[in-house]
Amino acid sequence: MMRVGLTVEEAIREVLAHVKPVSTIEMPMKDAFGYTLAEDVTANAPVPSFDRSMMDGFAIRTADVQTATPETPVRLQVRGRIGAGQATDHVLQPGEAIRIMTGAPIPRGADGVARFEITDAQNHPEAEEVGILLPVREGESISLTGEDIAVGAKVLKKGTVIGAVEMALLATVGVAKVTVYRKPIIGVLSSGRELVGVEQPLSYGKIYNSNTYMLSGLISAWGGVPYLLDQVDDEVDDVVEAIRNAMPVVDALVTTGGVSIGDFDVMRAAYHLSGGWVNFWKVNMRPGTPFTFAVVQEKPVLGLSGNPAAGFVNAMLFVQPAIRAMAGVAQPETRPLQVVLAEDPELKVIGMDRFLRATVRIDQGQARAYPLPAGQSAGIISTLSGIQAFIRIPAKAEVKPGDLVEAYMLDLPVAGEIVP
Ligand SMILES: Nc1nc2c(c(=O)[nH]1)N[C@H]1C(S)=C(S)[C@@H](COP(=O)(O)OP(=O)(O)OC[C@H]3O[C@@H](n4cnc5c(N)ncnc54)[C@H](O)[C@@H]3O)O[C@H]1N2
Ligand code: MOO
Ligand SMILES: [Mg+2]
Repeated sequence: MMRVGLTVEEAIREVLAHVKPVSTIEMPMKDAFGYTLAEDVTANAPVPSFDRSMMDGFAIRTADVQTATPETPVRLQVRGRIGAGQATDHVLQPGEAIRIMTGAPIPRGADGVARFEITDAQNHPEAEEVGILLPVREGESISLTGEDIAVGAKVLKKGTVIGAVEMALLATVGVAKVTVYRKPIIGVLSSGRELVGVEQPLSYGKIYNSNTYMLSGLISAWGGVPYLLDQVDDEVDDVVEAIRNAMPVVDALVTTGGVSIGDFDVMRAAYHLSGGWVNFWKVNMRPGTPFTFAVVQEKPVLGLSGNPAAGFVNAMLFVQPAIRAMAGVAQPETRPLQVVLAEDPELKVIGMDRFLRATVRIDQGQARAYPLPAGQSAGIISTLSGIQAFIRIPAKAEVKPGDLVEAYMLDLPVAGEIVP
């Protein structure tokens, strides 16, 4: 049975209840940026795997240098020199030092490093003797084995998105191959007789199809692979044919347009005629009220409003967590920040949650949101560029400047590939 008129939270929950992670693949770690780990990663060895010097200087026995002062340096015999990647068999005896560089393993017998600045031999690489000018604490300038990562420690959890830092961590523990979820393939189908491809000239009454490209970017940024279908007229047979052809290829389908109550709003009928069922229609929000969620051939179909900004907000709230859940992300929900509403948006009361375009900046240590005074209409696309967030003005509560509101930040990364 199709439900009508869900809250935003109910709608998100319903969508997430009908998506599941896609299959997993093994791939070289170097190619895994933007994928999600399908297994925990543990360290097979400690990091660092040896005690190492943190400074350029001399490995010493700290007991030898406790009395050192600049006036009465302690003199030590230099028994060799090691840089990072080198090692020595020499076991340090009382009265001895080894010239050592940052990253090199601490020789046996040494328990501290006197950095060059407290010695008189910095610029004398061949010196056979060094004067230590100050005492050194035990363990000084030494990074101990396992200090960063203990052997057996869980380095990364299943469900973590692999970003730059995660790639560095995987490399640090010597992981060359990872098991990840493949990126879900998300079909994009824009409908409407008015739509014209960007290569074509416009005739009167027609507009360029922009939603397809907006969604292509959003899907890539959110960890999916967009599969761009040819736009279709809002003829139910054409839409059904396009959906039927797409479903075997995609993990989920996003459509735009045709979800309101106009004579040519055929999406709900098309979902049915494609062998699916409509789970819900309409969410208590604006823009994006007529958002529709269906299941066709056991795959999720998200029907976005045709108005570009309405479709954008629908995508941000529903497509984003759906893709992340399909991509295996442990916490797929989009989490807004709390920011201070800086100015009164002066809204009519309509009994719906509003999502407003806003700039967000830090003023006097507070993140403050300034709703755009114009260009909030669902059909306006130009004001989607250059904003930092959509802020949410709840239907129920009266919100005034100074109150905290939710801000859905739009820091979209740019990444990915497009299915040709
Ligand atoms: N009598 C009522 N009319 C409308 C209502 C209502 O409650 N009662 N709701 C309005 C709201 S709110 C929205 S949002 C829209 C939703 O429309 P649809 O999702 O059915 O979308 P379409 O009718 O196909 O198109 C709406 C609008 O968007 C333009 N559009 C469509 N696709 C694209 C595209 N790919 N690229 C760029 N622009 C696109 C289309 O030309 C229309 O101008 O319904 C209201 N009506
Ligand atoms: O809600 Mo419509 O979603 O205003 O644009
Ligand atoms: Mg319509």
